[in-house]
Amino acid sequence: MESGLTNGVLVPSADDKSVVGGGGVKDVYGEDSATEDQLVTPWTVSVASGYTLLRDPRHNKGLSFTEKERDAHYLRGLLPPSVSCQDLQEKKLMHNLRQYEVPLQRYIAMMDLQERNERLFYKLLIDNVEELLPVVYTPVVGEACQKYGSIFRRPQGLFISLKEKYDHRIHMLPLLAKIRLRCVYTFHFLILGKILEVLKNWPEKNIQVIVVTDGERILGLGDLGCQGMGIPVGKLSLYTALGGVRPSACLPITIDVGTNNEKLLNDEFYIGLRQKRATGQEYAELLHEFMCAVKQNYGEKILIQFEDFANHNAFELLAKYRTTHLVFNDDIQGTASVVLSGLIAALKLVGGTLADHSFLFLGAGEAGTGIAELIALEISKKTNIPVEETRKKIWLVDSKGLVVSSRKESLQHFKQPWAHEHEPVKELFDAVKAIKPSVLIGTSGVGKTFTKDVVEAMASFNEKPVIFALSNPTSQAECTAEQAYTWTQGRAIFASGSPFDPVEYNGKVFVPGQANNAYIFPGFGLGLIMSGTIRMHDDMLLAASEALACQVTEENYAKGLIYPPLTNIRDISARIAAKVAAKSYELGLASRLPRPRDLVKFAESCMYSPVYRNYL
Ligand SMILES: NC(=O)C1=CN([C@@H]2O[C@H](COP(=O)(O)OP(=O)(O)OC[C@H]3O[C@@H](n4cnc5c(N)ncnc54)[C@H](OP(=O)(O)O)[C@@H]3O)[C@@H](O)[C@H]2O)C=CC1
Ligand SMILES: CC(=O)C(=O)O
Ligand SMILES: [Mg+2]
Repeated sequence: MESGLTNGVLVPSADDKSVVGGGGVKDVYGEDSATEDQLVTPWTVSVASGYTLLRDPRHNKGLSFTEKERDAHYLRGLLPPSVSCQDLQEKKLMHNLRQYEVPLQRYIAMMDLQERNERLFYKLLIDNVEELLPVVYTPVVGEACQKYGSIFRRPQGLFISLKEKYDHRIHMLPLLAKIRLRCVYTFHFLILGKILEVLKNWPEKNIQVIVVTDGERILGLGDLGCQGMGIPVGKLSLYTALGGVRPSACLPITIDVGTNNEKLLNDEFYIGLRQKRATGQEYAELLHEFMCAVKQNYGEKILIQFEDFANHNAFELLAKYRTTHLVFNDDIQGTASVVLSGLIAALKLVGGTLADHSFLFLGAGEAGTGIAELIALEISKKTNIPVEETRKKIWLVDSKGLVVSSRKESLQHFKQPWAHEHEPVKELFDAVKAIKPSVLIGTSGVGKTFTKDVVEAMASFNEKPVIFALSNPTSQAECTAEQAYTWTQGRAIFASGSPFDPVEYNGKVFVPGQANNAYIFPGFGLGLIMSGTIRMHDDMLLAASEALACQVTEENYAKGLIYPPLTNIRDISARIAAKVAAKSYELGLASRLPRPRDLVKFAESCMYSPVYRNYL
């Protein structure tokens, strides 16, 4: 029962007072549309009514359809007589969620809700962010990805596999013979595959942000192949809940090039291609076809966020596409920005400037070298010392030991700037004793690697050692909050990638911060989108770090917190968005003109509100 113009079209009422929490620039769908370039003409709108309406998650309100709406939209008898408000629905669902003892059951219940009633899903997530973030995001999303095949119900994003790749064995030869072309790999040939068609199969057209993974490095859990889809889905739900980007503008994508995970290849419930990962030219061609098709379909300003690619592809993809596309690697750049922010804030507690500190990382991959580079850049900007010099106070340990100059020849390119003069050191503990860092950062993906010896050594030469255990999910954290506080007698400034509960030590309660890129990417992305930014610049990451660090209050510091509470995340995101957009305008990279005068207010006005609309 689809309705057209004459049959129960859902149009939100003009005097809809229910819109709260920013938002309010509405289009005919009842969506916040301030970030859209063009509004859809009203007469093209056709929305379901009756039974189909109840199955349409974007518009379904369940028992909250009023008597009048039930009459107007053919819902009589399809619902029980009771009418409840959205707040009561939220109360009931939170009560139900809390009954589940198994975290994965909560995840499944949340995904079911998202597929049933999108606005209610986001209302729950926004109003209960501290309780529900660990469910839809790390740590539970990690387990969900591991079991994604078993719990798979309905697709929540696009799957693009090698099957959709342009196959030049089939297409290219006759074509080449016909037009006698020698040049094979041109842009035009590569976009003749099916990826563009696949993108067109997605029901939403006005996409503003894509989060894409190839599933090879899912959190610290390794290669989960096609089942990595939980990550783009989770990240995009945060784009909406934390950053206010409307859900219809978000597109999760998983690129399936196979998996090297034997367990999954032998799992009868595995949902991806059953083959080893494609690499080299085959991989590069698929990715190139994807990148070209995305730009062709959505235009220059589509934001593409790379997520959880393995480092041997991640750095190359970012370098290759940063000049032609609006790309952002969350693991390299978003993580760098959130950690730099935590360090800037931590200076209030530990004293000195960033340049006065020395840094040691366990893990020299995307997160480790990404953070290291942004710290070096920030110190360089603040001191006018060249970045080649500022890098010298930053040291990294990888699986083979301290990154030092004698290893330079065999190091991957992203580690080479960090290969300082030093004798080889194999173990982290020995590296800590040799370098005596004031800041220790874990980005190894390996749990329990900050042992008692390591943490005690940090406490022996620092009054307030800064210790970040960033690896996700919780099982991979380098140490727990309790260990960090106990082994340093309550002196550590601690933050972790996945959340830990507050810890009581010697009668004092310590609240660990969550150093997770979720603080940055939603506001960062909103800033890019609302300003119509066409290319990313590292100065925008620095602007985001400072915007976040500014939000930490004296009250937060008193509890040992170096990040503001997540309960205020939408306000925080609006401020991050404003600073990122301001930097973009300053650098001449913003295309939305004229520049709005008050960027914070503008950011707030762009934010999606999950409150129900009246359809009368
Ligand atoms: N909190 C947050 O916001 C974020 C957290 N992360 C987390 O960080 C972790 C790493 O991610 P990412 O940097 O992308 O991964 P990478 O695979 O790029 O890097 C991992 C690094 O850790 C090193 N390593 C692995 N095992 C050991 C070991 N036993 N001892 C010392 N070093 C080791 C690797 O060494 P080698 O190079 O020799 O193989 C590599 O340098 C993940 O758990 C991820 O979830 C990532 C992004 C954001
Ligand atoms: C948080 C994140 O992006 C990661 O662990 O990969
Ligand atoms: Mg990630």
